[in-house]
Amino acid sequence: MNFIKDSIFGRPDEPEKLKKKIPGPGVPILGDLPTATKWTLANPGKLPMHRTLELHGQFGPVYSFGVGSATFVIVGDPAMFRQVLTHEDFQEHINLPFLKTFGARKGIFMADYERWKVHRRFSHRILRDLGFGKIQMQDNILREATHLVDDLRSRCSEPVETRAAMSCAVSNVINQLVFGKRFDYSEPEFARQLDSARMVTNISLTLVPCRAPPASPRATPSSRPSASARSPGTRRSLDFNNNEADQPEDFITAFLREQVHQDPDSEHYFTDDDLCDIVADFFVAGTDTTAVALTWAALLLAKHQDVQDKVRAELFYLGDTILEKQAGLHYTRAFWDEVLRFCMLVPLNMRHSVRETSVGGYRIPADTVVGANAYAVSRNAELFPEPETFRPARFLDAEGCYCRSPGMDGLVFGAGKRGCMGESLARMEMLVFLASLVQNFQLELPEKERPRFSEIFIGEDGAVHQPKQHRILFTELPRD
Ligand code: HEM
Repeated sequence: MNFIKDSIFGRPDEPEKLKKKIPGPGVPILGDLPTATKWTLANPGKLPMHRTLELHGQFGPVYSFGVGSATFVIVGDPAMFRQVLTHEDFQEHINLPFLKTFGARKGIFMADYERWKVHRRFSHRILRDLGFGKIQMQDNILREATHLVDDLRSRCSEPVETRAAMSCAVSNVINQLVFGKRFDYSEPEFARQLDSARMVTNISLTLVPCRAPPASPRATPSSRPSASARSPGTRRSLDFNNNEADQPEDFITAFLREQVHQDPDSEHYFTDDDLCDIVADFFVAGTDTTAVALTWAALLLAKHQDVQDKVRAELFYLGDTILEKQAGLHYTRAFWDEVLRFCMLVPLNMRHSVRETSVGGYRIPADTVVGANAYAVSRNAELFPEPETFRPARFLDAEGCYCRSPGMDGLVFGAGKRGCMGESLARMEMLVFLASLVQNFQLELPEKERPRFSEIFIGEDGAVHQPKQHRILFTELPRD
């Protein structure tokens, strides 16, 4: 057994090192707070993720620090990074006592193991039935891309805040899946929903539409117990005798169907709170991430006009056939890999040790938060020479064909059982929305923004690394 474990995860840990304390910054009792504050004051404009590189340089690939009663271990070596993502001992996301106090243990991302298992399996099945990640999803995305282009076209005369436009488009793809409808970009309720999605931490308390799920378009009076019989609110009755139950039209309806099949007298994982938290997870995990990826992409295209020309040359004449042709889009695929590596949307992937274990030869007690440092891997010069240079061609071979780098494994979407559930959808959206931008517009940085480029680019701290607020000029391309 040990032989198999060692051959997968490397040499057994050296017993002497296992006894050693993990090195790291900070002082007794106050932990890392004073050292982190000092660093922040000395490095204005830099982000905590930049500090992690300095700390790896100082303490090695594994370092540790305390904040309050919690201990954090950060792992920045590529092999150890993948070990944390894929090993059974780390198959929970961050699990801190204050999160439990706020009840943030339902849904998928933060759920306890048993609940997570049920929710992930159920959600996976329903999303697949709804066309998630499949070519049929393309229609939804293409339709939304048309709305995005119309919106940008109506504002061509002035620079546009890209992030807001991307959020509307991406969020509507999730709205279609979850609620079975899209919102007009100018609807006040939609603006409120987008604001809520940004308030990641108290998302399940504020995401209004999921506290009052909209009625299904096929809602009819029912002869059997209905969702409305057990849960108050604005919900109308749903007919659960319907033979089309195998083909849900949206996630909420599918969940409510499952809910009425549960025994009301025994504990189950299909409560209204579970529904709210799963839906919140889809919005938080699926909206900001993809919208920010597109915002970075637009910014980099505006900055690197030569790259924009090459992407446009590949995508311009493809029209709506983009997803069918994607295997042959060598430069575009290389471009996306480089955008995602360069910008590192989720710089630290926070996991949690479910039992005592070890990483890099150090003992990790049970219940330790372990951060798989994707940012450090993305800046590893052995995997990605000159890592601070934005160069899509690093993912092309001598013939100009796309070649995936093993360094990208798990880097952007995580890996293992807890890997991202939305990767295929996100990749589709990124490709289709990008194509709609370069097929219709020339993207440029307005004069006013040019001197700010490095400031915009350093970006802002948060669960998702995003560029500082900026505007881009979208000039409509002539149609021949
Ligand atoms: C560019 C876009 C996206 C990025 C960069 C991204 C990244 C990630 C990462 C790094 C994780 C943690 C994985 C791990 O721990 O190994 C994650 C988890 C997750 N993502 Fe995404 N994601 C994106 C889009 C989406 C979309 C569109 C959805 C759709 C609904 C989604 C749903 C989820 C869910 C539900 C989880 C939790 C999985 C679990 O705990 O089992 N993500 N994502």
